[in-house]
Amino acid sequence: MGNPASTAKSVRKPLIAGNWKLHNNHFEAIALVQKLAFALNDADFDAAEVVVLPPFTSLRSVQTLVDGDKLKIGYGAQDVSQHEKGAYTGEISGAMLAKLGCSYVLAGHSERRQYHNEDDAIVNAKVRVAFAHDITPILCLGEGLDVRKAGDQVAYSLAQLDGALKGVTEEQARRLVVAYEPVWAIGTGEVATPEDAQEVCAALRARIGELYTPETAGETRILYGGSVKSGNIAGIMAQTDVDGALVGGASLQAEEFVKLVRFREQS
Ligand SMILES: O=C[C@H](O)COP(=O)(O)O
Repeated sequence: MGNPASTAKSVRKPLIAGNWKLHNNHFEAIALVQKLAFALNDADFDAAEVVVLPPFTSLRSVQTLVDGDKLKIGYGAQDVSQHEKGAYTGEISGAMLAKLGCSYVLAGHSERRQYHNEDDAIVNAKVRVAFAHDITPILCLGEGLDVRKAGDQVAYSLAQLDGALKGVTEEQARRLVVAYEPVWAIGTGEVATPEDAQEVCAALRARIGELYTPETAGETRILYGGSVKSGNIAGIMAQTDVDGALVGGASLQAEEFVKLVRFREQS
């Protein structure tokens, strides 16, 4: 059965987000953003929205650079506390990120789920905190290798989506970004085929259409993540329901990330 929401790809601006993970102190962050700005700030570059997600300690430096030089680069954080304030040592609140001008925050990255025991309820709380502070959550989800081998990747990813969107309103869902990241493809060099990515991304969009409306599903941007590089992004982006990429390793080298972002210009 066709998915009417899939027809609206042209209205969704591609989003390429670089998740730096545990890399780059604030000096290195400044150097990397300056290189990206130099290569991406030409007046007519409008092919994609480019976002960097540095560690918390680099956010202030990135904010100063982006605001001061009016760079066409967005930025956000890799995580947010589910709590607003209080005795939560080491946590960073949504209000703090909003004050730093963050436009985006990851919620439910598989490394948070795996190493910090974040379940769907916590991820849901983080998604809601982000919206409450007018920050767009990039909701990360995706199956591990055992689930993929069993052929249950669609059901597994949809269950994570349902869990993360409890209590999220229609108006909020329109601003949502979802990142489908099969865990077995993260940092492994093992990229999902474009068809693998499309299968799950199409199912996610159809479910958003059921939970909300087909119009909302048509506006939601769905990214693919997992070993995306300049050499494989074109095939992934050609898929109807893939609107961008969440990039880890390849976002740490300016030259490679710029090549990836400008993939349409490659012959
Ligand atoms: O957040 C990014 C993803 O985990 C992908 O990382 P990767 O591009 O290094 O595989």
